[in-house]
Amino acid sequence: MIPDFTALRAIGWPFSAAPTAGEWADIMAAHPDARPARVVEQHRSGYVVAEHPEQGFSVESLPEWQRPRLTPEKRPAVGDWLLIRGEPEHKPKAVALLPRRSTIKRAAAGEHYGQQLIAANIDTAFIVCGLDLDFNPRRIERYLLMVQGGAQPVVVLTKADVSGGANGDRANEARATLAELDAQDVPVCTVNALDHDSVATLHAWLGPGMTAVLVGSSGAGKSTLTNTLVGSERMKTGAVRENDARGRHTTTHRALISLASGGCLIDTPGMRELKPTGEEDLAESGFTDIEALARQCRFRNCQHDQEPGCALRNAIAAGTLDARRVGNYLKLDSEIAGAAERLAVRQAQTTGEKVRRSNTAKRTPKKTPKRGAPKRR
Ligand SMILES: Nc1nc2c(ncn2[C@@H]2O[C@H](COP(=O)(O)OP(=O)(O)OP(=O)(O)O)[C@@H](O)[C@H]2O)c(=O)[nH]1
Ligand SMILES: [Zn+2]
Repeated sequence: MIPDFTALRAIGWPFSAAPTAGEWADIMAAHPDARPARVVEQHRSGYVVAEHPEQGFSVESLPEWQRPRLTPEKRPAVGDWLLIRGEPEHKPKAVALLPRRSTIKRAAAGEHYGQQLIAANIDTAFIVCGLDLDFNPRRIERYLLMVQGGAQPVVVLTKADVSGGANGDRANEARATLAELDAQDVPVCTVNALDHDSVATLHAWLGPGMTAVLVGSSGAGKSTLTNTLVGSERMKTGAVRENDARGRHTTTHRALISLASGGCLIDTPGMRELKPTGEEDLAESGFTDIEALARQCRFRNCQHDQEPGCALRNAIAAGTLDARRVGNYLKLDSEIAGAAERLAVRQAQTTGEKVRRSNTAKRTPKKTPKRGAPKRR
């Protein structure tokens, strides 16, 4: 069966045909009778994949994905590309997982440290924030940190219509607050999420073969944006959902939504609460300037608190650095450090466990001869 690359492209296939070189090409060549399909749902029992928009069928997982000890990152997630063999009607078999081009991860909730891969192969992460009273640059900084891992962040400020238009006072104020992002080439778009023409600026990141996610707090306008981009009432927004006992969306929907512009959106529930995993790098998330400045503090281990010669506090005093931004930087830094510590403990435990397991395996086959009574001399 020859893959239909035009159909695949509508669900985010990143090439115009089959790749001719690279890892994906090699893996595809190793499985000439298999074809690509994208994971659109992940369940305890297995995966639902698609080969074109509006489709979804179950596949048989590779046995290794079902091992309980497998770290979550090694298991497919929504957005992953699999190679499958067999007809959709007859539950095809997955034969390979294609390497990820990008990931969005978070720390899993719960007592023990764990990571959760919430989406793979995302080209763009739209960080959505309303220009109403809910506008919060600190939250944008946090989301920027969380979408590291290969996706291009784009800040989308909604409700420009309520705040006096894209050039209204609040919009200008917001842009000034986010000036650092501009300096670091993070695009900032101001839109009315209810208006088709207004959201058309986002099409630049939603062309054929492109995949985007929307992140942002509740009420920011993610569903509204999705509806306007789709051009239909695909997802029920705010008012309607309140009557829904099961929360979130009133209709079950696949995580992947194809758009007329040729690209697609991925929406998974996990996207709504992002906690650092400990692997994030603040220098790569809108704090590059602060990180550079912090290296100029007199003490290498400066806590930027009471120490003399603190470059950050000096800059705040001189009015060249926003104290609230620095506060958020320090808060996120300590959150990452906390998570990193837990991650290190976990890694040490797993390594220890592996060593113990392999030692046990080495010992068991050789039947150790019973020791006789100690020789008496
Ligand atoms: N006037 C105006 N209203 C907007 C805009 N964007 C969102 N809204 C309204 O804000 C409310 C919340 O928007 P939603 O799209 O439901 O927000 P959400 O981000 O999907 O929220 P959750 O699903 O809870 O995460 C709705 O009543 C929208 O109509 C906008 O650009 N302009
Ligand atoms: Zn300092």
